[in-house]
Amino acid sequence: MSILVLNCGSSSVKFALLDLKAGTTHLSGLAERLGAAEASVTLRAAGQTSVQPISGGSYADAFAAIAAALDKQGLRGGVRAVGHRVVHGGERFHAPAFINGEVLAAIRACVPLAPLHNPANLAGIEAAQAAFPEAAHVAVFDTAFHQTMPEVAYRYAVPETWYRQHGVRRYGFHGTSHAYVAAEAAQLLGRPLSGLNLVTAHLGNGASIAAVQGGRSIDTSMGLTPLEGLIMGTRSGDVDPGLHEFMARQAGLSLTQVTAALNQDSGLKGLSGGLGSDMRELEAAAAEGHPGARLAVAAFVYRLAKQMAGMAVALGRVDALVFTGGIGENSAAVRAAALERLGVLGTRLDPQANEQAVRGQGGLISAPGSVPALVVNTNEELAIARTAAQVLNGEEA
Ligand SMILES: Nc1ncnc2c1ncn2[C@@H]1O[C@H](COP(=O)(O)OP(=O)(O)O)[C@@H](O)[C@H]1O
Ligand SMILES: CC(=O)OP(=O)(O)O
Ligand SMILES: [Mg+2]
Repeated sequence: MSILVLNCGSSSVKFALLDLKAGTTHLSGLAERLGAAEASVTLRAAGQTSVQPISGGSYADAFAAIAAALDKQGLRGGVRAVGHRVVHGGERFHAPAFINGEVLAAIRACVPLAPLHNPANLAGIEAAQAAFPEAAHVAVFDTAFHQTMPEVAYRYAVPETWYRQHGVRRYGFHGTSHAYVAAEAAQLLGRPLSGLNLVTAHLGNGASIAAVQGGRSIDTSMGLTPLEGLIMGTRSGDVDPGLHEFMARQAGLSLTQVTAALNQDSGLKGLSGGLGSDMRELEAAAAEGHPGARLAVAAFVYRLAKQMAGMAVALGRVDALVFTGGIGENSAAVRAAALERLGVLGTRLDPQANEQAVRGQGGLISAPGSVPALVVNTNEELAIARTAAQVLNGEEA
């Protein structure tokens, strides 16, 4: 049985067709620059990569291109289920769900909470339902894993009616990844997940950390929206809530413009003076002495380490630190600089192991006898496929 996994972003669709029994990925790829004239789809199958333009450039056009690629390889008929990454499920979803009219309406109701992500997820679901009408469609929520947070962690100190009437609370995101790497870390450590207190750091374009106790999230750095917490590629992470009105008055900006700047022109991009949001490029520029790039990388690491240490308060005892995502898996320099600041948790870097832990080859990066730090390669597609399969088989996911 094959499961198609879709991760629909605001201008891209990441997809993968997995065979869970065989443990193989038949096809994976990325449709990007959707909505623009130069929209294209990159397909990877059997070790080959090809890039094709997408005429039209809408979600429906992207799905037509994906379906055509599956047809070409005789794979379309085998698609039993489609697992959709849905970023915001609010308080309603503690678990994945079969997508029906009512679930779609509930996802739509969460649009104000994730205005960048949920509309794209909905557009993707509708286009995928049209392209794969025979398949079961399952929504897997970023927020679901964090629904186990205690009230002290998820409530904001704001008027109670904001929470009761408008759902203003911390939800957390990247739950599929945090849950997956926590389980993988337990395997690597050779200890049962049920007895472990982990701090997991998912560092991609969006970035968040979680405190995972016995496989359950008890705190995380993202909040009502995926803007809170760490410094990210283009997102500010934590700022003073007084900033919005201040900048609105100072620069004559609307609230929408302030929020857009915090989402799209801040983070690494903002701190580097607009140089860019890509950690790899910033590390290269920092090595050449670019002051903005140096500041961006240093501030990213500082905020990361400070918030990871804060998770020790949630956990009481930290058994291991876990790094994942594009930056966590690939930047030995970010990991080293973060761990240097995290001696307070009893961890010490093994510099050689850290240099060796590159993508596809994670593992322990801490010195023997210290609190373990690990690199674990996340695989959100595999985790979503497994979850969709469990839902399909009527198992508790
Ligand atoms: N070798 C590397 N060194 C440093 N950063 C890297 C490296 N490879 C990828 N990255 C960074 O990973 C980030 C993207 O992470 P990824 O998890 O792929 O993103 P997304 O959240 O879009 O899935 C970018 O900042 C990129 O620069
Ligand atoms: C929720 C979130 O931040 O997702 P991403 O990292 O894919 O932007
Ligand atoms: Mg990501």
